[in-house]
Amino acid sequence: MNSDHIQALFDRIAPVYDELNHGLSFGMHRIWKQMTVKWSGAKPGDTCLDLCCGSGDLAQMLSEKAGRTGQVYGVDFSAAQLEVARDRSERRCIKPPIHWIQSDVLNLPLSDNQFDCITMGYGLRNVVDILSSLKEIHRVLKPGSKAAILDMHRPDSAFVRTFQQWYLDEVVVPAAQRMGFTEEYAYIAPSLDKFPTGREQVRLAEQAGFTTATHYPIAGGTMGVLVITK
Ligand SMILES: C/C(=C\Cc1cc(O)c2ccccc2c1O)CCC[C@H](C)CCC[C@H](C)CCCC(C)C
Ligand SMILES: C[S@@+](CC[C@H](N)C(=O)[O-])C[C@H]1O[C@@H](n2cnc3c(N)ncnc32)[C@H](O)[C@@H]1O
Repeated sequence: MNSDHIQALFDRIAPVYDELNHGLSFGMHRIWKQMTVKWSGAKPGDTCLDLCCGSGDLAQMLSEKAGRTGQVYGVDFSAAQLEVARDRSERRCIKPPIHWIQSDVLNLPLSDNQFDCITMGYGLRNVVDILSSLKEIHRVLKPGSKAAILDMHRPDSAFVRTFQQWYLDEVVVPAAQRMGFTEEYAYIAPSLDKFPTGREQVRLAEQAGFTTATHYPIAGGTMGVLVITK
């Protein structure tokens, strides 16, 4: 799938995205996102960036950490996802307001060395060029600061892998089918097969110029967080 197809896919599923994520992960996606925010090192007063922000969960969690003296930016190329993110944050009266930017994360309209911390949730697997994405994160991050990148993975354990594939085929795709989004959710499994392993992601991060890179498998290896320091 090219970038336009990915953008159109996330535009289409925007109305059901939050409900499906919550139901299919039994609410656990919020725990994995909280771990990601913690590992990004976000603290009061920080200027924070959430890439591939979608409906804005991670950006909202960052704003709780950054507080009134901090600033949070959320970037996504899907206008429909950003609309959900903007509505949700306005309804919650988040202060100061989050800056929502519609852009490709491979070409950010942001300055070099601007951010104290960066998060990305379920975005890296969907970008068309992972190394370029990591280089762009490196460019906008301040020296010494961290990015934490959460995504779904194929687990090492054959047993958990079989369970994951069963869950995708028998629970995720049928649930999406009932809402008219079969192909959109059937895309997850092949995207997992193409996604670099944690060890490969560490090597790519080093190639992008990061001084430290560690990958933490979570949820039995079905999820993982890459933590990188500029
Ligand atoms: C956070 C979730 C999904 C994000 C998501 C990512 C994508 O790339 C998509 C692409 C296309 C359409 C939709 C998405 C998308 O929603 C929700 C997680 C749902 C998972 C399928 C839940 C998997 C649960 C594990 C099998 C649980 C195993 C835990 C256990 C400890 C072994
Ligand atoms: C699976 S959603 C994740 C949303 C949110 N981070 C979350 O954790 O719920 C992936 C998001 O990445 C966005 N995305 C994918 N590739 C992108 C790119 N190259 N530039 C900007 N956004 C992108 C999609 O529009 C979509 O909203």
